[in-house]
This record gives sequence, C-alpha cells and structure tokens, in this order.
Amino acid sequence: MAYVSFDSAKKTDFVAVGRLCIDLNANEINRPMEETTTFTKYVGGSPANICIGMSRLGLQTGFIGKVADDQMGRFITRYLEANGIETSNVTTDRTGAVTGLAFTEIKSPTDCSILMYRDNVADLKLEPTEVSEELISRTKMLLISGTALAQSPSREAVFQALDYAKKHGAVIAFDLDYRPYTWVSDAETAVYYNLAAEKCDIIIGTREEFDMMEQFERNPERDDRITAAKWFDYSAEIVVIKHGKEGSIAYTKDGASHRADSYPAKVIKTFGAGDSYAAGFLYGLMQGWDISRCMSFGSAAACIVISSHSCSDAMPTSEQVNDYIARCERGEITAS
Ligand SMILES: Nc1ncnc2c1ncn2[C@@H]1O[C@H](COP(=O)(O)OP(=O)(O)O)[C@@H](O)[C@H]1O
Ligand SMILES: O=C(O)C[C@@H](O)[C@H](O)C(=O)COP(=O)(O)O
Repeated sequence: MAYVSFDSAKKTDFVAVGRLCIDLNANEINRPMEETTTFTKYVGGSPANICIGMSRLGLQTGFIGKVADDQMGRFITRYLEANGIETSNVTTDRTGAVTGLAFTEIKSPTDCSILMYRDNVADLKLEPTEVSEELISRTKMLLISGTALAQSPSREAVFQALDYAKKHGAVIAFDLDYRPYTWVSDAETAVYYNLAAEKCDIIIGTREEFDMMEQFERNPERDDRITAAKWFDYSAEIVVIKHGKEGSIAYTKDGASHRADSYPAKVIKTFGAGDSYAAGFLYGLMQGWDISRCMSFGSAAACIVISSHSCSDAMPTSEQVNDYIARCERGEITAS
C-alpha cells in the first residue's frame, strides 16, 4: 500500500533545502581531536548529504541553499553539479558570511563527535525571497532539515518553501537533524520544530530528537507509538523513529507499525548513518516499495556509509545497496 503518492508529471524528483557545508574528517582514526593533525575535505551538511544520496540512487535532484562567496562555497557548488544536482537555486552570500565547517573526531567506531564552526555561516542567510517557487512547483518531494530553522532568515525561508510545497502538492519530508549548538534555547527549538513538523507528510528522527520536541508534552516512557500518534492529527502519513544500531520503527497513519533491524557493518565511524538511511528510505518510497523494504534499503545504505570515511562521497548507488543486502543474506558481512 502506498502511503504517499508522487505526481509523476513533475520533472524533478527531489529537492532539499538547507545546509551546505564542509566536513573535515580526521584521517587519523581512533584518536582524539587533540592528537589529530590531518583531515580530508568533503561536502557536508545533513540535507546536502541526503540530496547527494538521492542523486547517486539515480533521481533527478536539486538544492535550495546559500553558500559563501569563497573557495569553499565554490567547491560545494561544483561538487553538487558534478553529482548531477541542479544548483539553479543555490545562491551566493554577499555579506562576507563564511562556510560552516564540521571537524569530525573518530575516537573509536562507537565514540565519534563533531566539532562545528558555525559563526556567521552562509547557509543560515538564505532569504525567503530567494526560494524558487518554480523549482518547488516541479518537484515531487521536498526535504527540510531542522537546523535551517535555527535562525532567521533561513527559518523563514524554510517556512516559505513549505508553503510552496503545500501549494504545489509536493510530498514533504522532514529530517529532524537536531544540532543543539545552532540553537539559543530549548524552548525556541521545540516550538519551531513542532511548527514545521505539523506541515510534513514524513517525519524522520532519532528517539533523542523526538524527546527534544516533546519537552512540553507528557511521554514519560518515551513511547515511540505516542510520539508518532500526535503527528497523524496533522499532516503526517509516516513517522520514522531511529534507534541507532538497534534499528528503526516506522508508524503509518493507518495504525500499523514496521520494525527494521540494522544490518551488520564494519563500522569506521557512526556519523552519516542518519543521512544515508534517509536517502535510502525516501528513495524506496519514491519507487513505490512497501515500508519494510524502504527501511531495509535505508538501513543497508547506512551501513555502507558508516563503513566508509566520508558521508557525502560514500553515498551508495542502488546496485551497491542491493549488493550489500545480498552479501549480508549470504552471511558474508559480520559486525566489527
Ligand atoms: N552501528 C551500527 N551498525 C549498523 N547499522 C547502524 C549502526 N548505527 C546506525 N545504523 C543504521 O543507521 C540507521 C540510522 O542511525 P541512527 O544512529 O539512528 O541515526 P542518526 O545518524 O541520525 O543519529 C539505523 O536505523 C540503523 O539502520
Ligand atoms: O550535518 C552536518 O553538518 C555534518 C554532516 O555532514 C556530518 O557528516 C554528519 O554529522 C552526518 O550526520 P548524521 O547522518 O545525522 O549522523
């Protein structure tokens, strides 16, 4: 059964709005940042990673965002273009804002952290007037990501994109992508996350991200079913709650739930799991697959990325994901 339907007459499959940044991933893995001296540069930012993932999977994609007027900004735009992503709505900041940097620390496969440099970043300067209604009008699915709600004018730009998506019948997906350091207060965070989530058809987040959104509500047992049920009174058709290595659970508006285990992986670092899972899951929905198959495909995509050094550059093709699932089924891959 299809929980969301896509307008096949539209030319563009998928557009993401929000953060375009740089990841600098430690080359010396299994070491704290204090002892790390070299890094490899990749395009980063959660919505950018998801969009790159969708493009690798073979979809027609585009991005709505803002980059700094510097070498890093041009590196990002060129990488998107090289990956077949339409950049007509990637604008360039003219105020001297900088590119956001994420330095990743890989202390062990399970102990990873991210040090973000995000003062005066270009991605949060996207203006609502810069959001292209024309692009959204020809797009089957729009993805928003929570960090873009952290500050004006990017916050208003996201709400403008949501308005255009509603007006033109695009399916709206929300990857919660909660990064505490971009926000001023917990209350402000919860209020804007909830306002945006009300408008979305598909909501994907970790248990901890939903906990943040529920700080004014009663869910003492942190019950996934209670979390999901709230959103079916608004626009949601599917709510996915991720539990790291423990897998994920998806609830649908008809009251059903679907659980997916994770696949084994030789983990290098855990970041990037959520972005690749989202790309795989949303791609599956666009193919008309049932929810369990979408979750399984997302889970395998996540394993490929966490077994790799990068997030964006490691986003798999559908052949790679299918091959990974087949190898797991044959018992050829075991956990690290
Ligand atoms: N250590 C792991 N081994 C195998 N799969 C994992 C692991 N960590 C995460 N995953 C997969 O990635 C998905 C998303 O990961 P999760 O950590 O919940 O999201 P996020 O990266 O957004 O915090 C999980 O549902 C699971 O399928
Ligand atoms: O989102 C960022 O700005 C950083 C990402 O590019 C980074 O690699 C990462 O943290 C991925 O996040 P996840 O998929 O939620 O683990």
